[in-house]
Amino acid sequence: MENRALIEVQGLVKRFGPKVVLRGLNFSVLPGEFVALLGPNGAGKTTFLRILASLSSPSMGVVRVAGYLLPREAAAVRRRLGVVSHLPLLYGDLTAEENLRFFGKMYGVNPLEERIREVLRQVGLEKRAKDLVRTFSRGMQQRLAIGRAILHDPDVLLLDEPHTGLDQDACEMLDAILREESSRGRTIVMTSHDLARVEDLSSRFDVLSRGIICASALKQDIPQDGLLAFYRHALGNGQVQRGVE
Ligand SMILES: Nc1ncnc2c1ncn2[C@@H]1O[C@H](COP(=O)(O)OP(=O)(O)OP(=O)(O)O)[C@@H](O)[C@H]1O
Repeated sequence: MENRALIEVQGLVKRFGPKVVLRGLNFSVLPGEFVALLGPNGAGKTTFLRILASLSSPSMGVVRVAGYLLPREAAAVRRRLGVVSHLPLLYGDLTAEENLRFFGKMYGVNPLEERIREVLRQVGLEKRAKDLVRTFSRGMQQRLAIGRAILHDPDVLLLDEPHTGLDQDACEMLDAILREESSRGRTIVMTSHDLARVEDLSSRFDVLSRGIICASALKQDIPQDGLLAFYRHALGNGQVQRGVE
């Protein structure tokens, strides 16, 4: 039971009208893995993550998160997931702690005030707890978005290009939080365009191309600084995503 996959996807197809974006994709994540989901622009990474997050429905295939079937058991899945996109999606006119309180009540977090303090400390915002979120820098907002995503202690954290639009310092702070979450055993799936960054952070690298996961490797199976070569080989046609190289 313990080593059962937290995410299991078989034969996932996603169509938008006549356009087929995912073509029978298979994917499985074990508890504690930190998977970097790579792929060229438009490959379908966001589409795939949205399906895992129960924000979009599969056209075909089996998708299970934490043992629950999507889309049928979406409410149960949402309780076991934390989701962060490149947009923080916070309330600017609420303070940091008010934002967390709002989401914590929605998820029935208990004891809530203690957990809010703990999370604010973890994301380095305890001194800004009572400040309005609209006064925060982009990096601080993104850290609070991660705080919101982990508030209810989810089994799985899904992140869609969380570093987008952040400066170097903000990226490094975000990485420190992700590293800590991962070392605590949180299962993480993150899309990224930044190979150098995920090479350091992740324990596994999956490449989505032509509608399927066309390559997957554990960190220990990739030589040091070898991720770009693995990625290019996975794409197999010299196609390399924007921002890489
Ligand atoms: N709601 C939609 N309706 C129609 N087409 C869509 C919709 N959402 C996504 N697509 C198409 O699906 C394809 C995959 O898009 P998606 O955003 O998932 O790719 P991505 O790998 O996340 O790209 P990027 O790396 O640029 O963010 C694109 O061709 C996109 O135009």
